[in-house]
Amino acid sequence: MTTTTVMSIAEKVLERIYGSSKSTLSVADGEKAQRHTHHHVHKHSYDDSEDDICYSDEDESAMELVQLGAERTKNILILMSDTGGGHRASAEAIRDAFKIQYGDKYKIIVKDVWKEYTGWPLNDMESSYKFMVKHVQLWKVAFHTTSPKWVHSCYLAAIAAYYAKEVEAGLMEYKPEIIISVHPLMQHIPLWVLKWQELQKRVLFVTVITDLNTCHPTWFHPGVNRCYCPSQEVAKRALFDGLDESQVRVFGLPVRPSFARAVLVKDDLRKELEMDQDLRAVLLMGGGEGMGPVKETAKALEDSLYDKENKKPIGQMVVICGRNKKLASALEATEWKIPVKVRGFETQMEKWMGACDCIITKAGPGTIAESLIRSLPIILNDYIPGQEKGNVPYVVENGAGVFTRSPKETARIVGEWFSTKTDELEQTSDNAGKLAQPEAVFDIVKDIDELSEQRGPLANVAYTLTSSFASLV
Ligand SMILES: CCCCCCCC/C=C\CCCCCCCC(=O)OC[C@H](CO[C@@H]1O[C@H](CO)[C@H](O)[C@H](O)[C@H]1O)OC(=O)CCCCCCC/C=C\CCCCCCCC
Ligand SMILES: O=c1ccn([C@@H]2O[C@H](COP(=O)(O)OP(=O)(O)O)[C@@H](O)[C@H]2O)c(=O)[nH]1
Repeated sequence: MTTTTVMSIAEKVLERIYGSSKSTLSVADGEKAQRHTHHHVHKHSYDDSEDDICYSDEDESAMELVQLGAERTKNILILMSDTGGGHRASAEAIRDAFKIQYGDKYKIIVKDVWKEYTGWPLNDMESSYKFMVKHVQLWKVAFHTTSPKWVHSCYLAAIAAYYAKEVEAGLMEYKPEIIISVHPLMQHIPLWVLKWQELQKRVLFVTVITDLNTCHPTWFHPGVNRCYCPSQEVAKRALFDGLDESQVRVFGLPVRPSFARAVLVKDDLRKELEMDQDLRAVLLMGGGEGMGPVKETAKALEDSLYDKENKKPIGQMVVICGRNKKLASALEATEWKIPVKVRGFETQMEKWMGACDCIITKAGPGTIAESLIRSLPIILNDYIPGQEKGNVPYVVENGAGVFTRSPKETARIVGEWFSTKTDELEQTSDNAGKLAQPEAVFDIVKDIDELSEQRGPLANVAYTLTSSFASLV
């Protein structure tokens, strides 16, 4: 891809937005489209410092607005997509932590702006993603071939050419003073829109990465105010990909406060969830979509947790199928020799995890982080190539669990943990607990609040100053 080609894509984007081809562009790569257009109805001059802003006449009236509205609730827009369950879980975690920490100071909106405002393929990423991860080689190729910056920049610039205006309208509806992206494909287009609207210095834009290790490079956008990395490994990648140390913070993966702050007693939970009070329990799941070898593993566990000699169970099983309804009905229709609970999409995961003694799951980062908070030994039985591959060594090398793709082997390990190897179960549980970062989500929201405070009340008038934005509403 040559600079000229990227330029023509970027020009097309500007044409879509401003309906003019007179824009003069200086483009080093797809990320760096500089806007030097005649479209400056409300022009403000800034120097390089974020805090030092030089005001024009128009800004004086804005300053009055600032004084009037200094205590106004600030809008936070969290951009997410239901590609898997992890992005929504992290978005909700951040929303809940803001509520707990700051009450009504912020109004938080969690949205898939792509879905609501754009067209194919952006409005249907869920099914495209589901299709690709089902045909796992396809995902692997898509993940790796789109990793180089020039490749994904071109794709995203091409998409922006069609949808930037729609994304702009989406952002405008919510007039955010702060935008938080918890999805790898939601940095570029909104940041371009902010840049063209000269709102980049007024609207705070942060990324919260929800992958623990081998994440896709689209997560790392140098134009963000902060990039919250869940681990040192991800932070290293961010720095390597051009982010500055001042942009990067490492607090951990944001997990819903109901996990972090709740005091849960196993016996009480088992009573509430109508589980057996005495038998050890294994939780079996496959992310928000119920992916991986769940059915085969459930059958194998039935055998390994049943003592044939004494004709009694040595353990019980909870299977959470997420949004996989087919899986749930197949398992519900099965007769089991051991106590089994089959559930669909559960909203109180912390309770089910709190009631169990170990977990079997694909290597989803959200499920892993939550399990660590509940000190659950983890058996990883699958991973999505690319972004989830690195989660396996993260768990295994830290002694928080094991990896095996074989349902029989999985069932054998659980059988031993529940009978002859209870010490190993306890040790693995201790190791898991040591990796837990329950406060991560609170550290993230505190940092965002501090950043927002540093900007002062001027950020409150971001959308009263920009005529082109305002004309969209
Ligand atoms: C031989 C050449 C072939 C070239 C093929 C390229 C085709 C491009 C098609 C698709 C793009 C694929 C994008 C890959 C990068 C995505 C970055 C990434 O890591 O995304 C992850 C998320 C899912 O989140 C993860 O979920 C996990 C659990 O399931 C886990 O929770 C993890 O923590 C999460 O990170 O993936 C997506 O959201 C993918 C959405 C797929 C969109 C498909 C769109 C339809 C096709 C065409 C549009 C192409 C535009 C995409 C722009 C690509 C830029 C990289
Ligand atoms: O019935 C369910 C199944 C899953 N989850 C949550 O969905 C997220 C799954 O995220 P993960 O990153 O593990 O995998 P993904 O679904 O994104 O593949 C975790 O927070 C789970 O607790 C949930 O709330 N209810």
